[in-house]
Amino acid sequence: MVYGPTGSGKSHTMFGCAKQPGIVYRALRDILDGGGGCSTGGESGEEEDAGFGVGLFVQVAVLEIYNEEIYDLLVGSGANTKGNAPKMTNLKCQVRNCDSQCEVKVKPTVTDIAHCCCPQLYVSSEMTNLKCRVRNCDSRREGNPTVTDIVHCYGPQFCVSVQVEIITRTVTYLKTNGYLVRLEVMGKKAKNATYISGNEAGKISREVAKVEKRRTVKSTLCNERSSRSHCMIILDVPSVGGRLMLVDMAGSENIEAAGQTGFDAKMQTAKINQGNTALKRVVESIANGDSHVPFRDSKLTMLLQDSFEDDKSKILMILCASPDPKELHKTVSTLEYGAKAKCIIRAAHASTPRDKISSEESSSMLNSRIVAMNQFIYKLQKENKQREKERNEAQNVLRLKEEELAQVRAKVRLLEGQGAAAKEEEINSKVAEKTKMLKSELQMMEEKMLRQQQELLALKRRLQEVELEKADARQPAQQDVIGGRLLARLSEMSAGGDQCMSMAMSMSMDLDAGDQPSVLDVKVIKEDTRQQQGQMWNHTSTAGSCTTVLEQEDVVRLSGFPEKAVLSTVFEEGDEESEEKDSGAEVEVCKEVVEEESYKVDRMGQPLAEPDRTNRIQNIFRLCGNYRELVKKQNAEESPAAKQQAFGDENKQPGEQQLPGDENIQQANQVFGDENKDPSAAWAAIETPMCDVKVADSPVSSQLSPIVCQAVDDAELTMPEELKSCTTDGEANELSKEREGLLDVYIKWESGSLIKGLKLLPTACLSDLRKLIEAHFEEAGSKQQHHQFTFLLLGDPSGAPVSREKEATVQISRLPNWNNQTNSYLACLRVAKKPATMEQQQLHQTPLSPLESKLNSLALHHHHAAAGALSPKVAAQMSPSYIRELRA
Ligand SMILES: Nc1ncnc2c1ncn2[C@@H]1O[C@H](COP(=O)(O)OP(=O)(O)OP(=O)(O)O)[C@@H](O)[C@H]1O
Repeated sequence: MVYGPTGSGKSHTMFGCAKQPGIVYRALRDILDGGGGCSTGGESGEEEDAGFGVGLFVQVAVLEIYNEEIYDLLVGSGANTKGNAPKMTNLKCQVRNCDSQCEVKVKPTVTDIAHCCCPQLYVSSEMTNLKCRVRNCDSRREGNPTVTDIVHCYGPQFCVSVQVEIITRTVTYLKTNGYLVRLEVMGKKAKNATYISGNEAGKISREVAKVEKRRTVKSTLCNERSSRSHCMIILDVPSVGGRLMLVDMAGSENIEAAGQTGFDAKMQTAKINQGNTALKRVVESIANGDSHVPFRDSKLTMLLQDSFEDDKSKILMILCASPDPKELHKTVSTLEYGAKAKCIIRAAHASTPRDKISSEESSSMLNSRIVAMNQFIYKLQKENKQREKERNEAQNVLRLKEEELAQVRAKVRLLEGQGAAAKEEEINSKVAEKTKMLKSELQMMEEKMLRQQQELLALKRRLQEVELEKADARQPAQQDVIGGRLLARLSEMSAGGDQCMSMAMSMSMDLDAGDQPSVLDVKVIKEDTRQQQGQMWNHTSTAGSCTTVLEQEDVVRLSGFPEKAVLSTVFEEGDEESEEKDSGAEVEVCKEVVEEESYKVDRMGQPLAEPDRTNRIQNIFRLCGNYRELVKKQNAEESPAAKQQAFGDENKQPGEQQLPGDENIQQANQVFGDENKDPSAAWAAIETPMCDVKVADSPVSSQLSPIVCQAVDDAELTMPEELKSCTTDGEANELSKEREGLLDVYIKWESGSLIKGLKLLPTACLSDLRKLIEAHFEEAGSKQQHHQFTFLLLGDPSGAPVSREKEATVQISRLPNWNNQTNSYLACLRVAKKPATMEQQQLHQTPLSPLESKLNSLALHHHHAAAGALSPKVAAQMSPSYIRELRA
């Protein structure tokens, strides 16, 4: 038998080709003529038969096991067969798959064929375009199919025409060309199998070649002409009682690999594999010495049972393998199967009685078996040793690999450990460095906070001292103004928490500790107003630098701050110069940031721009301004003469206010004698050191200067003689009545100089007040055109200027109180524009004309003008005498 996967060459080995006859024909030749020649038989002519001699008489049967059914290929082949063929007996109905077998003895009728074959395939003349079902080819038959067409498309085993003609043709064909007959297995042989007999090898070979072509084949992906059945050629030599069974097995195949689709194809593959598997189990069972050998699992093994069981028989298994490397696994499987088959040791022929076997035969038989088994055992031991050796070598290699792997792992762990340690050290060093840096920053912050707290405590103590001093001075009004603001400032700082305090203090500390960390003392520099009239604000208090305008420096220590807190004022000359270049721009004031500008007027009447202060200096003013006010207040109290001289009469000529002795006071008189002069020069001139603290001048503090307040109070108490002379007793009474319920409004420049004190109705607004002030300016001098001003709403938190449009909507009651007096208000004016021409500047130099010299002549005219300019509500309630008094 030949065994192997599909396409490995089993059929080729068995039957060969024209040039290379297969085992079948070689066996026939060897048996019949002793090996004199070789031919495939079928295609050869008589010339080829010449090589075949005439020898033993043989009987040849050709069987096909297809779908686990045994068919006799000789029946209907046209060969000169003998035996029971051709018989339709046992023709199983293939249509209904029933067991009723047509009792067609010798000549089957059409009915028999129709019954046993496929009536539904009777397609009459409509067989046009029928696809070949036998060879699964695309060849189609058109028109009325012939029997050949039917056989071609449906195979000879099927009758496919329902028409009588076709059936007749089919029957005729079957009778002529033969038809397949299914055989049953009886015992260990096929029952009623036909055979061809003879002693001529060539003739028999040709018959076998014809029959071989009747095998069921099919084109698959693995083999173009794949056998779908097992083929058995049985040669019986009756003369010697021998038998040669040549088996061409169908190749085991994979359904998907073979591309088998459809139920029939899959069934074919399943049946093929079933026969191969059954044969394999039989071989294994025999090799294993099993008590039961499954011969009956397939028709193939049933027919081969004698060959396996008869100890006189010999089995030669030819393993076919494909040279294709892709089929290597199949080749290995085939070889394993062959190795298993080699282990088969057949027992003594059962049919031979043991008692009939002579002892010598038995002994030789046993010896041969022992030798065979010894050889087999030796071979197994040899293979076992070889495998054990290979296993030991593999184990050694494995052990070496494991050792290498362990070493590599150890190295990896070592590297990982070193890397981790190095990384940890690096992280620790970084953490330590960062911690150290943070600690140093924390320490600096704590020191800074401590300094700020000490500064705050010192300010509070200083405030208490100031309050006590003011209480002693019995001036509650001024005390309220100054102390209240300072107290409010400090309370605000305290209430604002650490954050606000820190912000406020940091503004000063930025200058002190930040910009001048090494300076511990306070340097107070008084401005030289005598020599630098035009730079009165250009006084500078710095620790590290001094400007040329410095006249003297007093270095004192701030009370309560033995080592800290330098409060300094820095005015930059460059800023001042640049500000002076900015002509004509209306200056806006933002009180929140204490951003203010003050216009100074020099002796030539030239308005000078206030230096633009940086924010931090302004913030210092916020902190220090009240100290400045305290100093001024104290100076005013200590120098009543100077105060009186300074504010005695604003309309007097500067030369009339001079007092001998004190140069500062003289300078102040010069300044306050002219209301257009900046009084801050006077503040600086008359101030005296307050305790051990002297703070630089501040325009903010000057706005609320207590000295100015006092001066106004004093001025209010004394009515000018000129006014008294202008009023009669009746008018005086009328005035006294009207003055009751009126509000006192004190008018002053933003720079600090007092202008006038007026009385207005509570319903009066800033526009009314403007008219009166403008009337006053007109009376003071028609050439004072530069007195364009805007009201500063100091009572408002913003302190912003009030536009002309809104003046009519702002009542004077919104103005801040004057010295905390309920019916007294302060109107602060800001110069709106500078004189544009030199002519106007010269006009400013002209001293003011005394009011009293023009009151009589202009009273009536101004009354009408002022009354007409006043708001109707105010004008209606004011008598002419009152208006005259206001003008005065
Ligand atoms: N030794 C060989 N020399 C030349 N051609 C060969 C040889 N063996 C096989 N063939 C060719 O290989 C093809 C398949 O061979 P074959 O049909 O005998 O395989 P198989 O094992 O019988 O397959 P299956 O089991 O499907 O029938 C055929 O065309 C055949 O001619």
